[in-house]
Amino acid sequence: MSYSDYGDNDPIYGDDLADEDRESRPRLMLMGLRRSGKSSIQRVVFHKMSPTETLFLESTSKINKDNIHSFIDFQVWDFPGQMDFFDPTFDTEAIFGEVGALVFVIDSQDDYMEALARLHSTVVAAYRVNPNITFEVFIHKVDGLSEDYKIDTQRDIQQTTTDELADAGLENVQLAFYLTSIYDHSIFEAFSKVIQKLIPQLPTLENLLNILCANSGIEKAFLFDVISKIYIATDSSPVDSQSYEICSDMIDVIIDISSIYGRAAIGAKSQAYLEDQDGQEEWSRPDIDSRSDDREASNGDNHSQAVATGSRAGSLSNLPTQTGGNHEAFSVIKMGNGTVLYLREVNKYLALICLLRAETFEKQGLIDYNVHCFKEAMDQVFELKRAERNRREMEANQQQQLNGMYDP
Ligand SMILES: Nc1nc2c(ncn2[C@@H]2O[C@H](COP(=O)(O)OP(=O)(O)OP(=O)(O)O)[C@@H](O)[C@H]2O)c(=O)[nH]1
Repeated sequence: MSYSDYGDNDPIYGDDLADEDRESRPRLMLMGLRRSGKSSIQRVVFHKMSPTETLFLESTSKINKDNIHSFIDFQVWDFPGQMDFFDPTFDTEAIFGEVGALVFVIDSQDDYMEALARLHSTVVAAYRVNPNITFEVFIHKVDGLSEDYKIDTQRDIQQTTTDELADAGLENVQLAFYLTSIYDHSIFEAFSKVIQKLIPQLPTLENLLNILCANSGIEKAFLFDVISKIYIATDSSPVDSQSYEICSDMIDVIIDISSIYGRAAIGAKSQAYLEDQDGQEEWSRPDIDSRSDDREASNGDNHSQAVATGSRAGSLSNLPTQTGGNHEAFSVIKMGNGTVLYLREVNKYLALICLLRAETFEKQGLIDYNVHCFKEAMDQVFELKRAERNRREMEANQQQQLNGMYDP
């Protein structure tokens, strides 16, 4: 299942606005030397390919454009490794002119000197055309490296790149560096940070999450894009990878349960208890309480589709919207260490996942109410965006009419 399977019916912008969005959607480019792992990253993050399947990917021979229909619509362009910017047929103006983010992938298991030279020439060429691009460097395939070696490699790559750019008079170019691998959560976490920079409403979303956490005793809250497991915003307390990983795993658990038990399970309250014994995490008693109001309508096509296309194909998203759009799916997981994971669907793309103490969760009514207010505030943020678009459209139409007036 690809992102494109989300369909075009955008719950936030509405159909028209979603279409309009698509024309101006941000572009994200994946560049780097051959076999550095660009296509693998794109397939694993956006198409749910399992990492081992990427071993059989063929080399990319032309630019592969992937339209991602999600909370924000954007395009991912996967470039062939052998692309030559100095080739006269390579139109740098057209390619870099509208880019939001440029992700440069470096294979850390290989000798990376050639990759650094290519990174330098790419940044110089792209920055000259479009100084607003954000440059993101993925030091990739770190699964094969020891912890010490990872840190040393990152330091070396970072130092060499910034020194060379400074020598070229480009000391103001901002580059962010990430250690990534498709074999763990690091690639999703890195992509989350890249995508967040493309979301204009990010400060507002962060602020809303801060208010929610402060008023509900929540320790950490993530707003997840359900299918990609990219988090598009979090509150401003520091993100530790473990919190991200456990929240991201919760999405898998809920989707897998929904594939087994069908829509009733996902439209309803589900509870599971995670026992942590001898350092071993183990799922026990996944007790699905199927008391959803839309249970009657819940045994339809979606379930069979989810089962037919594999467990990963199920999503929180399209289920409740099919039954009146009440977006009420939620789930609670209590862990042996006294932490509670609380998931609530925000709309067909997004889910809010919070980490909190079991004592705090005793006031579940308060938390439910605050989350409800949070969802309403989110709707308002995007309603404002829609109003602003309408206003701009109306002004443009008026201007067009004025331009067409007869001037004697
Ligand atoms: N160990 C490890 N291998 C990876 C990782 N990511 C990708 N690979 C492997 O790297 C190889 C090349 O990956 P591709 O995605 O085809 O590389 P590419 O950059 O798209 O290559 P071109 O299309 O030739 O430009 C594949 O065998 C992948 O399985 C990773 O995180 N860790």
